[in-house]
Amino acid sequence: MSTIAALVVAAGRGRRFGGDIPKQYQDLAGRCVLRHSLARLAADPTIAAIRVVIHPDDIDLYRAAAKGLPVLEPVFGGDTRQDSVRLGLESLAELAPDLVLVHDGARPFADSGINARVVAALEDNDGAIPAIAVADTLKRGHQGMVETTVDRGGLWRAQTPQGFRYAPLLAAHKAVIGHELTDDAAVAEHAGLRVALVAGAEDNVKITTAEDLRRAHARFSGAGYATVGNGFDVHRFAPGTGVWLCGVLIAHDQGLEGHSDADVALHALTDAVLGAVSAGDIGAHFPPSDPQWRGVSSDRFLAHAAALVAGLGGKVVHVDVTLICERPKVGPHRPAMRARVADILGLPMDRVSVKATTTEGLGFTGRREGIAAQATASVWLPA
Ligand SMILES: Nc1ccn([C@@H]2O[C@H](COP(=O)(O)OP(=O)(O)OP(=O)(O)O)[C@@H](O)[C@H]2O)c(=O)n1
Ligand SMILES: C[C@](O)(CO)[C@H](O)COP(=O)(O)O
Repeated sequence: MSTIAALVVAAGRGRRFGGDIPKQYQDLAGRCVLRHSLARLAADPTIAAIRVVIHPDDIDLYRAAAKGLPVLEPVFGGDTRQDSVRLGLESLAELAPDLVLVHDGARPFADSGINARVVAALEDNDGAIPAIAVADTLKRGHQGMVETTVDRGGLWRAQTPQGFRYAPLLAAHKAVIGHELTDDAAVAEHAGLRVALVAGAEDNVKITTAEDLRRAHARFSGAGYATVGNGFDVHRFAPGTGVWLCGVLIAHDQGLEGHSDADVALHALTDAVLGAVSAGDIGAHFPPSDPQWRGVSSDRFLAHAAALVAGLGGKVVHVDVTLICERPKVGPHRPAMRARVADILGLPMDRVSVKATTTEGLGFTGRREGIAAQATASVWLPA
């Protein structure tokens, strides 16, 4: 399976926008434009790494924008977008991803559907870009007067993220240093690479002017909507003296087997939160094959899922988890378990439900071979 890295360019000065803060750090419904862009990429489980190209003057603004999100250390850009992309691509050489999605940090509304369409088109092409067919009649003007009408047939408005096979795009960029190319498809064309067009989205706008930001704010003025996700997990018993459940260590005559701390309840809750925002599952974000997650506390997984929701401008409003096991008894530990989950999610405790049941001796739980957990998460998202 191809490794995919996202390269987000956010080193511009926003001259057409004006103002004292570059447009990618302007507030948009309580989070800056760049945070919206990064949070959407972070919620896409197919993206293995995210790197942002920033201006050195913006490092503090960037740290605030990226706080809590799973992104690599940033790199500094150049005088043009083209320079910034090339510098960003060069910084990914050690990671050497198979594919790279180059995305404008000033495009806060690209969704994982666009990413998926771009990546799918890379099966048979060197590059792929989201685009919208031109529907208006186009004019060439001069000094406020129409000079001529431009045939709009076959014309498209290019968007980002633009996807490419990493190595050919890096080589193409190195070959056009000094040119003034405004997107990466133009760079790829210079190298004779095949670039496919895939469906973009009208709302995948680039914040260029102050008016663009005003219109973007309007998207959040409407009511949001509720979503529900569900999760399920099982861990088998293993030799030990206790089990982690909902972030609480419960003394028991056995432990649970797992790559992390095997907290089956937090795993089910993590999947429920990820499911509520269609962000894949816990395995996609924390591959059990990755040694960095060996033995870690599973509260990190649930906190990561909650951070993705927050980055989308949403919030987890209620969770409910049911533990399915004969032993240990959950009841005595329920208050501590609810409090711990509430703490991880930043919720009042009355928004956290922890239940338990047996299977009357039936099945693997009845035979005390392991513990199962199922969970639901209710999430509010802005329209
Ligand atoms: N030297 C540059 C110029 C642009 N960009 C990024 O490329 C994206 C698209 O560029 P654009 O909308 O033109 O941003 P600015 O260059 O900041 O805008 P302007 O041309 O109005 O100054 C933005 O996310 C911008 O931050 C960049 O990383 N490095
Ligand atoms: C990359 C891009 O967003 C595709 O439409 C566009 O070319 C960026 O142009 P800008 O002048 O750097 O905003």
